[in-house]
Amino acid sequence: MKLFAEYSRRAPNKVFFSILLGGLSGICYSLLIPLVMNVLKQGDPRLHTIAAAPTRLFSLEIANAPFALVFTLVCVFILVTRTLSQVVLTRVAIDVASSLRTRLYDRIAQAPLSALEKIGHSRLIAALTSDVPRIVLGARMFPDMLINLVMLLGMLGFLLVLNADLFWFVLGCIAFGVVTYQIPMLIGGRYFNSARQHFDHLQESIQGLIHGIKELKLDDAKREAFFDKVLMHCERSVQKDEKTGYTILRAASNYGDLLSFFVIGSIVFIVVNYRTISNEQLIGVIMALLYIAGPISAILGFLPQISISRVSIQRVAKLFEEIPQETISAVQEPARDWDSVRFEQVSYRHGSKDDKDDGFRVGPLDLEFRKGEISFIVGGNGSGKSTLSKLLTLHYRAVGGIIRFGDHAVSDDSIGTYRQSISAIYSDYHLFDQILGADDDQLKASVDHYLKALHLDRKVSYRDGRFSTLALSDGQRRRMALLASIIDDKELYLFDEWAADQDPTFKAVFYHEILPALKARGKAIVAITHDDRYFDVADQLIVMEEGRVARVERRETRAAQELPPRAQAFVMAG
Ligand SMILES: Nc1ncnc2c1ncn2[C@@H]1O[C@H](COP(=O)(O)OP(=O)(O)OP(=O)(O)O)[C@@H](O)[C@H]1O
Repeated sequence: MKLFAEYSRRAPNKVFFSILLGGLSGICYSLLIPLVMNVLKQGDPRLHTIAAAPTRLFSLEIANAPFALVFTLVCVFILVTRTLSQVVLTRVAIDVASSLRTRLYDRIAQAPLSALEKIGHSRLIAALTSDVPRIVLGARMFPDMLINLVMLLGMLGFLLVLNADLFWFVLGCIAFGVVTYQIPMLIGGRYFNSARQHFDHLQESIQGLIHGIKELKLDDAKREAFFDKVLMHCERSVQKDEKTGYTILRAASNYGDLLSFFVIGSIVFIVVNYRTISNEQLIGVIMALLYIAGPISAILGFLPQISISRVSIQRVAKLFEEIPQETISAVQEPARDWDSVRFEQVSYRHGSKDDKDDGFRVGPLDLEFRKGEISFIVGGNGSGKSTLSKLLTLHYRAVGGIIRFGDHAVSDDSIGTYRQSISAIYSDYHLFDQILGADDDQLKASVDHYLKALHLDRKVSYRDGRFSTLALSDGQRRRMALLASIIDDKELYLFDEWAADQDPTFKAVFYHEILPALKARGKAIVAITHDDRYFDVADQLIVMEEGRVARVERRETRAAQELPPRAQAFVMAG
């Protein structure tokens, strides 16, 4: 129903049109049997006349031509209205699916990074690829549901005209059927809910299989343990719950299918003993009930899908609730010039915004990152370097203290603006196959220049606004990320262990040419590194230990003129 409301909100005219056509189609459907019954009425003198004088159309003899014409027109009308109703609502369903996905994209794009890290990729992907199609599948059934409901009502009306006693009896049976049908539906729905929860874990395991295939291939015992205890465990849980859920729903659905026959049986064998019913009425009622069997079974057949859709709707709604929107103002302050980023008593806690929580705490930190300087952040694993880098790049919001860009404290009104002045290559960076957000005429020339400078020009070219390939070695991919970052030409650069997988030659290029070149261009450069051979390149060395700054070593800022000649290749403006 929620989704139907969404449909109505999005395209009220189309939904109304679809309902109208569906309703008309249902009315016509329910008229077909009375129409045929009327033609075949026993003792109708017209039958003799018709039999005596059939109308000829080409070489075909047609009995009761006016009725045949009406019958044909009604059939054509049903065909047209039903198709139109389905097509219109299916199109709206596709639009709603797209808008639902788009809302999720927006939510993801606007969510704080910490919330996304907590939710995990698997749930987000499962919602987008599995829940949204299920929701739409359920919603697409609305026109057919409507048509069948109207048919059911029409036929019940026909029954009322034929025999009021039988009408009430049939109505009671249908009410009983619908109520008893709900019990297995509820139980089945629980199993689908459980299967859907297991599906999130399955999705995680599938990612483990795909990303961990190299490790698994090297060790049979590990692979078997992973398959048995993780992947197949999830697979079996999904399978078990889905099988039970479908078994219950199919049984319920078949019970629904046979409901009409139970009613027919009860009328023919039992009710006739208590009520006076003419033969003609009995045949009419049986025909109507046989005809009703279709809509009833169709409606009951739709219910399992609608139940599955409901589970998916709940999952997506829960996800929407869990993805908070960043508390940043829609209208951001204009950018102001800054010459350094200062941390004043900045602290952050993983796990929760709540200070009582036991998550890993970073800070309080007092630091300064100046333009035209290279800062290295060093420290042991888990000392909080990456957390500090995400505070600096304004992805994590500090729970205490102030971050200033120049004299201006970062706030909800300015965080978006300052983010625009940052370029970062994190250790889990993503490489896009194109330079996004930069399509000036000079772009191709710049990309070609840096491809050459980064020794990538033999592997990759930039054509039609895309890189020719991303099938590169780890080190080459990082160089591609660096290329995109340099082209971005931002004011603050953050590199999280960028040089870790570069060969010794290119490590030297990075520390002795690229970083000094960026420095010469007046950028504030911050690099997380373990390469102690190159610590002398830094103007300040920040040593982290257990979430705190153990010490800061400053050295005299090196002048840009000391740049080695080859570094000039990286001084070219982006
Ligand atoms: N998303 C997260 N949720 C909860 N805790 C986290 C999260 N990210 C990091 N942590 C915790 O914060 C601590 C510091 O992690 P961080 O990644 O900042 O360290 P690091 O110094 O960059 O380590 P490494 O050198 O191994 O990359 C770790 O103990 C880790 O368990």
